[in-house]
Amino acid sequence: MIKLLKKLTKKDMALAGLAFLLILAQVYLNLTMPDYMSDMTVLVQTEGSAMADILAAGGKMLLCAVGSLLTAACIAVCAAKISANFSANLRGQVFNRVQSFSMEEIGRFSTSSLITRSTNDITQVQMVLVLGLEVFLKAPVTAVWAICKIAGKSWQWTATTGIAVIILLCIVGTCVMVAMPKFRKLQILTDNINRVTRENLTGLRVVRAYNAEDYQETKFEKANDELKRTQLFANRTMTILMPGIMLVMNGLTLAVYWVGAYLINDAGMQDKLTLFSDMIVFSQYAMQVVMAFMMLVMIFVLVPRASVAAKRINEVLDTEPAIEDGAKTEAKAGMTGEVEFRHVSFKYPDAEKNVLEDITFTAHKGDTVAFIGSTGCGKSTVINLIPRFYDATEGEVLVDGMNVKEYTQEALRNRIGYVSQKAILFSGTVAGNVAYGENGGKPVDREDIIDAVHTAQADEFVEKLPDTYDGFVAQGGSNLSGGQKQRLSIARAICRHPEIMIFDDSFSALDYKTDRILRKALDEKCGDTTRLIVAQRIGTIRDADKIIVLDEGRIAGMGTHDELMKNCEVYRQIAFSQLSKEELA
Ligand SMILES: Nc1ncnc2c1ncn2[C@@H]1O[C@H](COP(=O)(O)OP(=O)(O)OP(=O)(O)O)[C@@H](O)[C@H]1O
Repeated sequence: MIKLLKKLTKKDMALAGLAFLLILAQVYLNLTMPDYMSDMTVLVQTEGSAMADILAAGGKMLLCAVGSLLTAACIAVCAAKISANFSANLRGQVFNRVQSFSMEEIGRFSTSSLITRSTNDITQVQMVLVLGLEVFLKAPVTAVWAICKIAGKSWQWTATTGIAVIILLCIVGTCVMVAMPKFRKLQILTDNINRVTRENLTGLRVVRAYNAEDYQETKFEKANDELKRTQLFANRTMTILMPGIMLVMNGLTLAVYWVGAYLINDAGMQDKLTLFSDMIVFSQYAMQVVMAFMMLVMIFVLVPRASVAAKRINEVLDTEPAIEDGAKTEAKAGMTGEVEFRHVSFKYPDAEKNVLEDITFTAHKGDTVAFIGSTGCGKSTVINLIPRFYDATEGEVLVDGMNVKEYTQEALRNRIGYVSQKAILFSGTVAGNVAYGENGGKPVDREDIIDAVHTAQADEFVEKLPDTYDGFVAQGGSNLSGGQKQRLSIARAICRHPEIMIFDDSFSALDYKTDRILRKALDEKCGDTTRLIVAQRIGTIRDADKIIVLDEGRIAGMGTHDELMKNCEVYRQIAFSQLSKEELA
């Protein structure tokens, strides 16, 4: 928590300083009120006192109360401003850090946990900050100031207040100790419910198609019930607090009057009035002391949960991305569009064995290199090493003659147009999606967008949309078909004018005719671009300059279609399973 608070900006620290001054003023005003009360008590009890004097004392007391109210409002404004700024900055930092994470860190934290950490956890810390700023500063000042004021009036009263404070601290300490582990668990369970809800919503169609509502409901109920039970336990423990505090406060008032009654009884006639007024003032001050501790207690209700939340936020902020940025932006002189794998092996984090073993190949400028093989043989993994979604465990991946690790990630990815296996679109317009991102070159214009959409064979449906290129795309492209989404994501890659294009099974949702026309258009428009294509269909890759056949993470064959038909059994099996002998002839 303290570590996070160090992230407060100078401006916020200055505001906190101002809030502290205002708190001093407020405490002064609060603690001055009992003095006027004492004056009034003495005046009322003294024969012959003037009404004007009583009214004057009452008026001053009223002014103090109004002043206290105004300073409290100003303090609340400062606290709200500081906490809102702080949480906005923190959210920004967490977002930026998550952006820099590689797939490894994202997998380690899990998406749902990262969402809870950047929203719910930050809100917990913000809540403590907004109250804590006031209370953490105000409570000790009030307590110390009030104790100084009452000290020396009567040791019996001081001892009574001291005992009340000790009882209060014992109650608070016990509650916090019992509830703390539950608060820790609460955050994990919030992650869990987030995950179940997310999974249910993203897989809603499958859930409905398989009549799995009951199964999902049971899963949700289990997560929900566990969260409820933990919350109930933690909150029940904390509910003991308030009655406990009220008991101590009221008990203290009674005790002060009780002790006062003995003191007044034993005093001489002359001292009785002074003692009586002291007793009233003392009970007010004692109340301020207990109130100060009570404010601290209220914070203690929030602190355990917030400190767990702060720890989780720090975990994200302290995690260094496994992928370190290189320094170079320029490739080797004269080289462009070349991709080379040198004896590359790869193991996923936490996996037991390598997914890729000794992969070596080169794709030259303008080449079409295709990867084929059974599902799970490592095709996507190979191409994910090029934009550095992961780093090779052994061997080297080179782009334009230089190890991908040497480039800045921005420079490396500027060279690449990547089309993922699952078409990802963002809410906005067609044009916005096609012109997505930056490529380090000149900004994309309307012509580029139209060109790319035409090449990707997406014009056929885009131009029929009511707003054509400004047509609306829903979140995740949910208002488009699978094939339309794929074509728009291909258009997005084309629009970048990259040196290297990577298609991760990106033609699978296209019909054979569109697939063929699209590849032809790519040949014409992007002839100079190196194309790496992962495909399941022989038809898609048959004309490739080089086909790499993968089998259980190893290269089982490499060559053109004809060469592989002659000398690669794995390829032949795939080919015969898809096409007839006549088609292959
Ligand atoms: N993030 C991951 N963590 C651990 N293992 C993974 C991860 N992603 C993939 N794998 C494993 O790596 C292997 C290769 O996966 P990959 O996605 O590269 O296969 P693929 O050939 O592209 O399959 P498909 O054709 O079905 O898309 C699989 O056995 C898979 O279980």
